[in-house]
Amino acid sequence: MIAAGAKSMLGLSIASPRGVSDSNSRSIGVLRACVSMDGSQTISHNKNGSVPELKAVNGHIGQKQGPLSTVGNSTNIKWHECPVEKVDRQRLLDQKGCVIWVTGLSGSGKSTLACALNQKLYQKGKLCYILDGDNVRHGLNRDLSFKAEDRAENIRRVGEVAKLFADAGIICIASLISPYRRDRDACRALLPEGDFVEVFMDVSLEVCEARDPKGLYKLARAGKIKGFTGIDDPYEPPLNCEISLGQEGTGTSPIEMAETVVAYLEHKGYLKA
Ligand SMILES: Nc1ncnc2c1ncn2[C@@H]1O[C@H](COP(=O)(O)OS(=O)(=O)O)[C@@H](OP(=O)(O)O)[C@H]1O
Ligand SMILES: Nc1ncnc2c1ncn2[C@@H]1O[C@H](COP(=O)(O)OP(=O)(O)O)[C@@H](O)[C@H]1O
Repeated sequence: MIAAGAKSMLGLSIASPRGVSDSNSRSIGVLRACVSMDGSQTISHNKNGSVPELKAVNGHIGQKQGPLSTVGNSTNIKWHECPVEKVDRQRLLDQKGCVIWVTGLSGSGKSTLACALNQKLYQKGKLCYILDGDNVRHGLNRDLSFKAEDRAENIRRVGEVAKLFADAGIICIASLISPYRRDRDACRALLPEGDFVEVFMDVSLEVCEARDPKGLYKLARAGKIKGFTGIDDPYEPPLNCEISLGQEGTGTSPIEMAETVVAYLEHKGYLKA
């Protein structure tokens, strides 16, 4: 039986099943809770294995652990562990959380690939979320410009948010120009080995400029936008990305590109828990 205190910490308010006497093991809806004599608690899987285990941390659910830390300007902070972990969420979703980081010039097809990939994975029953540079700049990053340090902060924030999505068990597709190698590498370093998949839209400036769907290259060439990537601001292509798309001889339609990424994820085991 779950102790009243633990129940309230969990936000559980589940009536005891009728006809079940107190014991060390009790069914609660679909969950099976087991509490040992010392009060430490586990909840085991259903027979079909679909329900993640509830585990106690040092015998207490939601206990704060570890020493006080200073991180950046945040002093006296403490990491708060939760017994439901990434592995449990992944089991629930039958996939592995990761970050697909799509980089390339404006007009190279980042957003189009992100959407096609999202659709393909959705059709396979996989949960994705897109963090698109343009979109994130409408809210979270609306305070940032396109000067180098603001682009760096843009990438840092999106990298941190993407890490949270991956921790949630979600396949997070981050689609940003992210022109600086150092900023992309810093995002990679936030994640466990393998969980950051860098996808380079290897499409030439000439092709991007010819597409110019928003008319931005035209404005940049006319000097009406300053510091436009590829025109008067740098773009550093990846040196060791996991996937490079867009070269001649490879499938270059958005669907073919999305299929290449899906095949990679399948091969690396990200599409099952
Ligand atoms: N100066 C300059 N340089 C490049 N791009 C510019 C600029 N000003 C506005 N835009 C528009 O902003 C979109 C890119 O935003 P990002 O957040 O992806 O850029 S960055 O990663 O911070 O470099 C980019 O969208 P995409 O075309 O989808 O890449 C442009 O529409
Ligand atoms: N694989 C592709 N082949 C041909 N055209 C494409 C492809 N992907 C995108 N496009 C077109 O290129 C333009 C820019 O695509 P978009 O996804 O908005 O690029 P980005 O997000 O990198 O700025 C759009 O008009 C889009 O229809």
